[in-house]
Parts: sequence; C-alpha cells; structure tokens
Amino acid sequence: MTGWPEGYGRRVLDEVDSTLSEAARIAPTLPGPEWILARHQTAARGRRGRGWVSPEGNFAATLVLRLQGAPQQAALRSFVAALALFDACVAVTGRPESFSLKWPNDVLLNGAKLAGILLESAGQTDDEMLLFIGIGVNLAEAPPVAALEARALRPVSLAGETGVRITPEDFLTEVAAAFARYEAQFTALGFAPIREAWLARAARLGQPVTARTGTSETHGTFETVDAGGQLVLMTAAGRVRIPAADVYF
Ligand SMILES: O=C(O)CCCC[C@@H]1SC[C@@H]2NC(=O)N[C@@H]21
Repeated sequence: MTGWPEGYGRRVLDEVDSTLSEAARIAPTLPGPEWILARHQTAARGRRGRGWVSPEGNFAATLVLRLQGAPQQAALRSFVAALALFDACVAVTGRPESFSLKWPNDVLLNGAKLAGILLESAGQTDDEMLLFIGIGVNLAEAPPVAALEARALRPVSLAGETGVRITPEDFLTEVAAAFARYEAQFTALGFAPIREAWLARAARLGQPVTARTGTSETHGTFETVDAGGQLVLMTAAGRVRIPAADVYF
C-alpha cells in the first residue's frame, strides 16, 4: 500500500470556495509543502478563465510549494504534476495503456478528458516564489457536457470508464506519493528526465493538432515539447514554439 510522502503536509476541508484560493490565503503560514483537499468547492476555476465543475466524489486539491529559482523552472512543475496524476491513475486501475497526457497538462482516459491542472503563483521575489498546483480529477462523475466549450474534449470519469471507485482521500495519497518521487527527480536531475517521461505518455505525438491562444490559431504536426516545456509544432511555415495555448485534436 502506498504511504504518505515524508515532508509533505495535508489538510482536508469539507467545503471551500477554491482550493487555489485557500492555498493563497494560508501559504505564508506554512512551514513546508502542503496538500489541500476539498470535498466540495463553491467557486472552482479552470484554465483560461473558465469555471470548473466538480461534483461530489471527484478529486479537487491544490499543492502549495515554496520554490527557489527562475519562474520558468517553477512552471515546469505542471509536467511533474501531470506525471504524478498519470502514475496515480495507473496505480489504482492497473491500466497504463488507457491513459495519456495532453499538452500542457491534461490527463486523458480513453482519449477523453479525465483531469486538469491549473498553476497559479504568488509572492514572487528574485529568488523565491509560492507555487499553487490546482488539480481536478473526475473520479466519480464527469461534468455535464453543456458546461463545455465547442471543440473541447469530452469529459469522462474514472468510475464511468473503468468501474474503479476510489475516494478523493485515497487518491490523494497516490498522487502525493507519485508527485514526491517526480519532484525529487526534478530537483536532482532537472527537467530532462521529466520531459522524456512526459513525451513517452503524450497523446497525439507526431499527429496534426491545433494550438489556439486568445488571438491566434496554429495548425501543425505535434513534433515535441522542448527543454523549456514549450509545444513544438511543424507547420507549413516551419517550426513554431508555443509557450501557452489550448490544444485541439
Ligand atoms: O481547466 C483545467 O483543466 C484545470 C482545472 C483545475 C481544477 C482544479 S480543482 C482544484 C483546484 N481548485 C480550483 O479552483 N481549480 C483547481
């Protein structure tokens, strides 16, 4: 059985507006990294200003990390978190072939959206920042499709697709343990092995995708993710590196 990782704190809330907001409120008082899990969120947020619908029984948590170094290095923790989620999903289902990762940091199950990650930060000085890694996983139930944007991937739940039922608390133990392993690897060896591991689990590598920002769309073949975590597409106009976007298949 997976144990709780040494050095990481944990608190479980019945209800909160958003675990990301709670993280920002309590982070200055925390002595070390801390997971905040909520059974219910009243104002959860998703990427790019979207909301996040999280029915009871789904996983909603934020990890608070105090980090030294460049903000770009902090942002690469989204890949660390995505790998941790992938491993946790495999640990509870025993089905590595069913899961994949979508740039920048969604977890797919049978090609549909199972989980999302939202990074926020605070308190940045020259050498220290607080990073909040917000994670939502449809463990029990997928949100209603009416809540989705056009072209967004269909949401699915772990229980619906695999029949595996796990509580958010037990899932947190798996995610926290996997995160601690990958974070130790990141600290010791940098982004290179994380990047390799992420690419080995990537959805649609070598296939055509569309990357959309608020203002532009880029179509191309998904070539790789570079050493800075940017999406690399081969387009009709040549190779393009994209720092942030939504990807559509
Ligand atoms: O848009 C996405 O794919 C990212 C969704 C992230 C949702 C999680 S749920 C826990 C944490 N608290 C929030 O308000 N959002 C994140």
